[in-house]
Amino acid sequence: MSLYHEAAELIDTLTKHGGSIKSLVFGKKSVKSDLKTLYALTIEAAKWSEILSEVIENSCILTTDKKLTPTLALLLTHDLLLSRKGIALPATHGLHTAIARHKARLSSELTKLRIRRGCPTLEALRTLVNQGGVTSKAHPRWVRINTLRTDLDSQLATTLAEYTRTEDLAAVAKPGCHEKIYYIDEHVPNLIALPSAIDLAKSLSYKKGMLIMQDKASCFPAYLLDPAQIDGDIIDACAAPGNKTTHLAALLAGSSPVSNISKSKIFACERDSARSLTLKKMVTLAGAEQVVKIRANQDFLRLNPRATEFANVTGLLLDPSCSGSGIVGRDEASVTIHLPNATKANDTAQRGKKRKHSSSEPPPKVKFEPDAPLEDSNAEESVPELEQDVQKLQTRLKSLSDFQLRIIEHAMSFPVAWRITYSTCSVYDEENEHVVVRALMSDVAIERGWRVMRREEQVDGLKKWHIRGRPEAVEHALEGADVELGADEVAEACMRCIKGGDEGTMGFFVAGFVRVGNSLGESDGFVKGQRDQNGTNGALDHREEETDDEWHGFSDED
Ligand SMILES: C[S@@+](CC[C@H](N)C(=O)[O-])C[C@H]1O[C@@H](n2cnc3c(N)ncnc32)[C@H](O)[C@@H]1O
Repeated sequence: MSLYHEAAELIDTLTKHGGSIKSLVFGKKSVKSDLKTLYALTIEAAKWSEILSEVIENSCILTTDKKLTPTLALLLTHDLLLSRKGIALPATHGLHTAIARHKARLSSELTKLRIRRGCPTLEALRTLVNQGGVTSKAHPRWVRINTLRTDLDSQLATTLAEYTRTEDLAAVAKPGCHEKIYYIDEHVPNLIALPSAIDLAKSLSYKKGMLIMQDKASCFPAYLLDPAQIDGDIIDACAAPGNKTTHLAALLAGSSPVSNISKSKIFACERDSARSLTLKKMVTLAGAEQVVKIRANQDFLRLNPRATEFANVTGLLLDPSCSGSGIVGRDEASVTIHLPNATKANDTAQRGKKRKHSSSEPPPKVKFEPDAPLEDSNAEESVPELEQDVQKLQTRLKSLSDFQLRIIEHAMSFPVAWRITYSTCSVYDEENEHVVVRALMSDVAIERGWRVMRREEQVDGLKKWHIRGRPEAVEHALEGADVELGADEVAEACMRCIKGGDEGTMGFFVAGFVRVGNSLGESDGFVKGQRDQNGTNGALDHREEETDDEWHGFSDED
């Protein structure tokens, strides 16, 4: 398989499921290409993808040349126009000839685009690309309506009275959009999106805790736990600053006022003292203090699952510390990838032509210089550091994922718990599908009958969510394991959100676990291990003897 086919496979995985280019490249086992070259090509093509997609669409080569897929066209155009070394294939190779015969058209479209963007030289365009200044998409501002204090209709009639509803999420995600428009989310109830330039932080509703700024992806865990349905108390294990805690409280209250929900409690644990103060403030502002019992400075791993006060804990929300690689704006090698549309002759070129005749909008004053191929020095310079970087990253991910696994295992040991959600704002398989599989294979999961919450068992809005986990990542975690797990079913049960993708979310991962013998029904052998499913181990027996709140079984050194 050629370098371009291997890179195309990676890009197709990334556009479908998200993830990190670095971990996908270096985590791949059967790669023929040199890893550093494959990484450099993929990351550079991804960075240039918005520009190159426009160039490819405007040159219409995909409508005339059926040999090229959109992904191959992106990669080959990158090397043809931007790489000092050109196409890394013999001139007679089919892919080489397929792209090289369009060189004049592609170069001309790149020049036109560069001028449209006001860049006098390719170097100037390159600087713009490296600074991330070419994007045609902004991250929407997601606002959760806090139903403990207000409701959607009241907010639409007051705070958003001058706003118009749009059915098009892309309209609110346009950079620089100041239009007073809002979009009502189709997956999570009581969630709206506004253009990012609109800041409601000064509004009275925000100051009174009626509106909470919370990314759509970050609303998935509490919604997936479905607290009103699990009939019992809940633990939010890693709670500060409290977005998911207050969301849980709102969902628990449902449509009734908070004073009516006396039956269930939410224990919110936070290990860090400064963050515990933020949590307290947020819970009070959101009007959730009656239902949320804050455990400030509390390490969740030191809670005794057998303590009397947790005897009625049926659900746990786990949102532990992670690499944060999915957070928008964080410097991580997961760039948004744009693929050219094979059927669309982009209208940008047409708009560009019209602009020439428009008296109100003069063309940008640019100095014309002939296009020369750009040196892909950026990629090459970073290569010597890459291995070290990757090693450091892998050590960090190992330590984070071990900690995340311990959080899940501890949650699985609460005696009457039967539903758990696990989430991260990470793009890495190691913290996501791998942790889920390791948790499913753990002693405590097998002994107590935990399995994944399947897609069809999830709340309606999330059943509909189309970006699911990565089957390859599940298979990778299962290699050499002495259990049978349906990789596709586990992947289908997991959900991913793609950082900077069309859905306007941060990079995020969430999965649910349920326990056999609960209201969802009996076990069907998602895990068919060799181990005795009825046995208990010493650790669990020991835990049964403990009675006080403080449990000393694990400690968290991370
Ligand atoms: C990703 S943040 C949680 C965000 C929060 N769920 C929200 O939605 O606002 C992780 C939090 O867990 C806390 N944490 C980490 N390890 C913990 C532990 N062992 N016990 C309790 N809290 C922990 C961290 O201090 C941090 O505040």
